[in-house]
Amino acid sequence: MEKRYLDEALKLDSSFQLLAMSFYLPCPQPDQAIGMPPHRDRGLFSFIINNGVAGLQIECNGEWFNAYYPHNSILVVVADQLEVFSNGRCKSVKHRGVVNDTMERIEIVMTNGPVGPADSLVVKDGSELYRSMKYVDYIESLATQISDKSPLEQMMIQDK
Ligand SMILES: O=C(O)CCC(=O)C(=O)O
Ligand SMILES: [Fe+2]
Repeated sequence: MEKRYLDEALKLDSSFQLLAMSFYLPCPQPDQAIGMPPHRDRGLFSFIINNGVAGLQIECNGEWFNAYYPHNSILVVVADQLEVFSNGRCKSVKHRGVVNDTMERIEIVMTNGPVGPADSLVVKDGSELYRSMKYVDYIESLATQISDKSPLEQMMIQDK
């Protein structure tokens, strides 16, 4: 892929961006409470910072692992639209947020979209594994979701 292909293909200077902040109160029995339930983020990448209190967990092969990243660093998480753009090469990461027994947790996520598979990868692979979709339609499909499939699964082209 050409240098700056991603910027240009995704029009990153004018694409949709979402900033979300979560605030978790301390919980004396953290194993009994859910902070943020398991999910995959909807954008391309998620850039995550926190207030120095860990609590992000990542799923790998059915097991949950703590994601330790130093305070004042930014954790970059692969989200749904990067899986689509990379035509399945990068997998959207399932993760969740847990609460802390003594300290408040603040966590800020910035995410962006939208997209379909990169043309050059579709040519290389011979087929696209995901439909292209406007981000607004993707977000609307979340709101009106009636099937058991996740929005990402709904973008997958099954017969390929
Ligand atoms: O609390 C966390 O660290 C996870 C939050 C999260 O995954 C999100 O806001 O999308
Ligand atoms: Fe998330």
